[in-house]
Amino acid sequence: MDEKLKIAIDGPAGAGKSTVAKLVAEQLSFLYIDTGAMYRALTWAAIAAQIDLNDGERLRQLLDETTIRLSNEDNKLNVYLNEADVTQQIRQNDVTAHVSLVASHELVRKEMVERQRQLAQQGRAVLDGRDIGTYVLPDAQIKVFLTASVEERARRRFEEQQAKGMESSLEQLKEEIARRDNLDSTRAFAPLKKADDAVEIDSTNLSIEEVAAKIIELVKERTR
Ligand SMILES: Nc1ncnc2c1ncn2[C@@H]1O[C@H](COP(=O)(O)OP(=O)(O)OP(=O)(O)O)[C@@H](O)[C@H]1O
Ligand SMILES: Nc1ccn([C@@H]2O[C@H](COP(=O)(O)O)[C@@H](O)[C@H]2O)c(=O)n1
Repeated sequence: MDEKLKIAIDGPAGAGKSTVAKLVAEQLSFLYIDTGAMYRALTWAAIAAQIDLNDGERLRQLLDETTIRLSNEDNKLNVYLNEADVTQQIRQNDVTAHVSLVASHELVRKEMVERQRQLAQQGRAVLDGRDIGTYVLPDAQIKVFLTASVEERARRRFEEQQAKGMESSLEQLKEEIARRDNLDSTRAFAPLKKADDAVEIDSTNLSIEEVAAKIIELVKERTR
C-alpha cells in the first residue's frame, strides 16, 4: 500500500465523519486528523480573547500566534491549544454556534489548510472535514462524501448529548445542524461540497461499523 495514502472524508454536520474516520484509521493503523477540531480550537481561543469573530485579519493574527496540536492517545483524540488541553472546551455549544463564522474567513482557512497539509504529510492518514477532497488534498486516493438525513443526524446528536447528561432539544439540534450546513456550504472560499470523484455514502440506515467497512472495502479495491 502507498506509504502516503490519504483518505478524505467530507460531509455535513453530524453525518458521522469523525466517528467513522477514527474507526477506519484505527483499523488500518493510519493517522487520524480531525480538521474540524482545529477550527474549533481557534474559535475557542477567539471567544476567550473576546475577539470580533467577523474580523478575519484579527483571527488570522491570533492563529499565527497559536499552536494547535492533535494527539491520538489511548484511542481518544486530544486537542491542545498552546499546549493547554482544550479537548472538552471545543465541543461546548458556544464554540459550535460560532465555528462556521470563524471558518468562513479566507485568511483563516489558508493557514489552517497549510497546517493540515503538513500534518497529512507524515504518512498514511484519514482526514475528516468539509473541504478535504476538494481543496486540502485534491489528490487523495480515496474520497468519501458522508451524508445522512438531517432528522437522523439530529437524532444521533440528541442521543449523544442525552448520554452525556446534557440538556438539549431535538428541534434545536436540527436547526443548529441545518444552520451550520448552510453557512459551510455557502461561504465564498472552499465551501462544503462533494468532490466530483468522491463516493457518496448515505449513512441514514447504516451502522457505524457498516460505514467503516464500506470505506475499508473502497481502500482495498483501489489499492489492489
Ligand atoms: N452510522 C451511524 N449510526 C448511528 N450513529 C452514528 C453513526 N455515525 C455516527 N453516529 C453517531 O452520531 C453522532 C455524530 O457523529 P460524529 O460526531 O462522528 O459526526 P460528524 O460528522 O463528525 O459531526 P460534526 O461535523 O458535527 O463534527 C455521534 O454520536 C456518533 O456516535
Ligand atoms: N475542513 C473543515 C473542517 C471543519 N470546518 C468548520 O469547522 C466546523 C466544525 O467542524 P466539526 O467537524 O468539528 O463539526 C464546521 O461546521 C465548519 O464550519 C471547515 O470549515 N472545514
